[in-house]
Amino acid sequence: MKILVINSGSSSLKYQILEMENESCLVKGLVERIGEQESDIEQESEGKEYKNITKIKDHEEALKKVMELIIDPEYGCLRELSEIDAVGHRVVHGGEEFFSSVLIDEEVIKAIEDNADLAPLHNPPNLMGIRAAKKLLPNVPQVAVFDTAFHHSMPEKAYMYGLPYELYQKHKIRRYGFHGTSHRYVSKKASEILKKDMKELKMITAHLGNGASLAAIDRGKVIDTSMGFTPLEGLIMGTRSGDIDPGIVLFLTRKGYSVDEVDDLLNKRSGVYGLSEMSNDMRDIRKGIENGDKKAKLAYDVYVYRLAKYIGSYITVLKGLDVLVFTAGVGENDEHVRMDVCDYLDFFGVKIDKEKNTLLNRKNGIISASDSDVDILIVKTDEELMIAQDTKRIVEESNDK
Ligand SMILES: Nc1ncnc2c1ncn2[C@@H]1O[C@H](COP(=O)(O)OP(=O)(O)O)[C@@H](O)[C@H]1O
Ligand SMILES: CC(=O)OP(=O)(O)O
Ligand SMILES: [Mg+2]
Repeated sequence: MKILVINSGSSSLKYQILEMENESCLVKGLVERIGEQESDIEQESEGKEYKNITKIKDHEEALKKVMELIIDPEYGCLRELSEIDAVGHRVVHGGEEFFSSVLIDEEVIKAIEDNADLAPLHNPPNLMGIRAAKKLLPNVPQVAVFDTAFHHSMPEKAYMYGLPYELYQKHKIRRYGFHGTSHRYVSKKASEILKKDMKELKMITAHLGNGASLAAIDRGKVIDTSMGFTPLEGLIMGTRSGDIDPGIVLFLTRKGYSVDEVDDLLNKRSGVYGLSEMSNDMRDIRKGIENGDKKAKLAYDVYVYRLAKYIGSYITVLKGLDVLVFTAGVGENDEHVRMDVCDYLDFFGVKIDKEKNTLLNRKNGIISASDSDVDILIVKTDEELMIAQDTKRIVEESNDK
């Protein structure tokens, strides 16, 4: 079975085709800056690389271009589009409706539309991707895989905010959590690497990409996560502030900032980028620190401190910890972040092996010291594979009915 996986962001479309016989990736690509004068297209398939800059007006045009590239005789991986058996879509916000991945029909599309209010940056482009794919591959089954679904097991006491109850009833204001597909994938993979049953483990997974979140997973079920009603809460991220005093928002609006300005400030101009006044990218921050840049050092210190503080609080709610997993861009590649976070956690018996931490950088593996009470792992996330696995399962189940 060949599955096309689509992850459409506000101005980008990432895609992969996976051959599910051996779960190999046949093609992988990215269209960026959709809607601007010049859009970038990149595709890689078995060593053949395609790169181009051209104007792509919307997601439908982007997907059309992708379909052409997939069957391109020189750069593609398929002879005909009819070889695609199913399409899996990343959908960021599933609201309270979706506990797991589903086959997309009109009702599901309507529910995703209804949740667009809750994730205005993410759900509309996800819908555009779904609509474009339905139009271009009308007879192919499509599956939605939600970022929020894995967090559905959270208890009320973790997902309710200290706000008037009627806001939950009226506007569904509560913690939802995101990156669930990644937390689900790496927690499963970690238990496989450890050869331990997930049902016996208290685990914290740290997805540290450009967006970043933690999940506290008690015997396979999420009991808390750091992103909330939106993907803005929690950790310090590349450009997002994470937790702040909500009073700051009030203060700024009273000072004359518009709602859109505050939105832009907190989502795009804060976090590591805002503090360092330099970059959202940890590689640049590292260079800055090495060159003696004080703001780069400050951004790094605030990032690591917040992360350590959250892990400490999750050890409390889990009432212990067996496994700590680092994943995504920073988690997989930045040995300093892993070292410095674990340094704060010594009291809890979290002891990293410095050499393994360096040696296993960018690889899957166990990096804790032999006398550590907690297994510390690097696990490379693969949201696309998880989406493809769900899609395969759901399409096969629906065929059996
Ligand atoms: N070699 C590296 N060392 C340190 N940080 C890295 C490295 N490579 C990537 N990163 C970090 O990972 C981030 C991207 O993470 P990723 O998980 O790909 O993000 P997203 O999926 O949210 O776009 C970059 O912004 C950068 O901070
Ligand atoms: C939900 C979310 O924050 O996703 P990303 O990290 O891809 O922006
Ligand atoms: Mg990501």
